[in-house]
Amino acid sequence: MYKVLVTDGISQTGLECLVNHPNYIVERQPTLPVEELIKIIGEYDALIVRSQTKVTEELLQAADRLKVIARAGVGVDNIDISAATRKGIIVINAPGANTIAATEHTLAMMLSLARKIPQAHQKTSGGEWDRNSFKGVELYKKTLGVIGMGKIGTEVAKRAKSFGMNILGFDPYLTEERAKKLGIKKASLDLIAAESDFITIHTPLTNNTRGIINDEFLSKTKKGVRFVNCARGGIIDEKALVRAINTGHVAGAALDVFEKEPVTDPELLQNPNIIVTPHLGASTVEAQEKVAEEVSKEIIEIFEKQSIQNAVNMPQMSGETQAKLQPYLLLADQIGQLAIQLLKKQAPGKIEINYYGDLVDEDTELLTRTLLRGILSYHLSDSVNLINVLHLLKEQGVPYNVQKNATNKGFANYMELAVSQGEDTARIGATVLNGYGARIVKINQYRIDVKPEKYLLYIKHQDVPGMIGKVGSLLGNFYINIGTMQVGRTEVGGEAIMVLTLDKELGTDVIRELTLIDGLEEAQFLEISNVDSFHAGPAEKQKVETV
Ligand SMILES: NC(=O)C1=CN([C@@H]2O[C@H](COP(=O)(O)OP(=O)(O)OC[C@H]3O[C@@H](n4cnc5c(N)ncnc54)[C@H](O)[C@@H]3O)[C@@H](O)[C@H]2O)C=CC1
Ligand SMILES: O=C(O)CCC(=O)C(=O)O
Repeated sequence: MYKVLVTDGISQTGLECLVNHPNYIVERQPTLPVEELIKIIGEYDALIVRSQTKVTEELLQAADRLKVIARAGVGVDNIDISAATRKGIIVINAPGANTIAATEHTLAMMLSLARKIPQAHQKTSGGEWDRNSFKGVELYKKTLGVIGMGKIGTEVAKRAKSFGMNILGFDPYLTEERAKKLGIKKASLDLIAAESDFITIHTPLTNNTRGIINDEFLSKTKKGVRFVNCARGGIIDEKALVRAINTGHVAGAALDVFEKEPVTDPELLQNPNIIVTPHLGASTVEAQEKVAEEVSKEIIEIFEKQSIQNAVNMPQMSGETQAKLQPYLLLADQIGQLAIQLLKKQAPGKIEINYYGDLVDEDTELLTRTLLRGILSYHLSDSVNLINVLHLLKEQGVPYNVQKNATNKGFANYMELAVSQGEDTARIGATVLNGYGARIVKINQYRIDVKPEKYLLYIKHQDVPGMIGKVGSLLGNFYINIGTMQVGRTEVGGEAIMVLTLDKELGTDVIRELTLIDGLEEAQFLEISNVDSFHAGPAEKQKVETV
């Protein structure tokens, strides 16, 4: 059974698939301060939060069982992603599930700002019939600058067009072609400042976007411009905004998000030209059900099928691509494990990965992580997973290099891994043969053809008659059955290798006897875990059995 902790008032309907699943115990708590959460987090395998719960490094240190943190929403700025990644915890979110809610809230805020609806409501409901103080402006024929043309920015732009607005969009990923298709103009920030009557923000809060609306930007805007921020507090410098409103240069602002939440700053809250909502962008029945349902389903996928779709700290790929890569992923894991054993179990000093043929066209990031995890798992066991493997390599100071090559090396697909420490290098080449499955086709400089199996014996010997017989009969004496045997050499009478698949483990006594055979230079027992099953999921699911 997996225990899931749900905080922050997540929709109960959206959680139904988790609650009704026999493998999950779902427990709800209100939003708790970190100190309270620390006391209980150690019991849980998954945590579902909205934006109020702060998932800090300190909290994660106490989260011994935690495999997944799910943000029922888009922004993950309340979660310490780096700390989660270092701990190998998957962070997922629900991108897109609250897009419509945030879009409609943005338009509601823009219209409310233009027509001073909150101010008029307050006065009217207080008993005053004031028809003079609330003359507004129309959106029709006005210019709207949209900063951040992602999911929400795009939907806002589409709807604002129906009001007859001219749209200027700024986003590093906005192409001329997409802008044309949307019927908007691709603009620079300066153009947005110079021409917009309304400016709405739809970017995440990053080092690049923090304070993007500051004194300097405001000084370039048209007099009477109005701002809407339903994205993240901090993108607009609140002090600069208040200054510009107080001088009359900026006509007003509609804010759903704040530098500090809950907002208490009277300069914002009591300003007659600023309207505010308490971070309500995603607060619709529909959006809350959708975000909760999306992350619940994703948690089940992760624990039951080891399939990760919306991880913030993992490469993204479609289910189709994941399925296509599955046989290579298994092989990548296996050759990673073999390479480190062939390097005489030393820690790697340098890693080189080369992809050829069909693999060149694939998104190989997951494949690379899998290979690297295969290598590191030998020493780090289940503390390494696909989430933290790059961080751990960096921490260990092990450089890795990935190359995609146009040539095909004689196979439709081929990957080659070289793991080095000082003068020693272990090199393994592998392919997936159409209809025949995975094959290891190269060990160091030798060509071979070995189907990866759990128990392998690698022998380096002189290429002289009788070696195969001697090795075979010695193993027979120890009642060890040989599954397959492959030999490889680079020249007649030189050095050669033998790779045998075995039905059971070899003890050190057998290895010792083998090395006494005349002409046999080296014998090494190798073991691969995950031969029959492969999981790309959390660490506990992929225990590596070390030799
Ligand atoms: N108020 C609320 O309750 C809600 C707020 N949000 C927030 O709205 C924001 C947008 O969400 P989505 O559209 O779903 O995200 P998204 O990821 O689809 O779009 C964000 C866009 O911002 C662009 N961007 C990043 N840096 C930029 C920069 N320096 N200048 C211009 N564009 C930049 C990106 O290229 C991307 O296209 C996020 O911050 C999200 O957390 C989302 C839902 C509800
Ligand atoms: O969960 C919420 O209400 C906040 C939504 C939000 O800000 C987001 O999804 O980024």
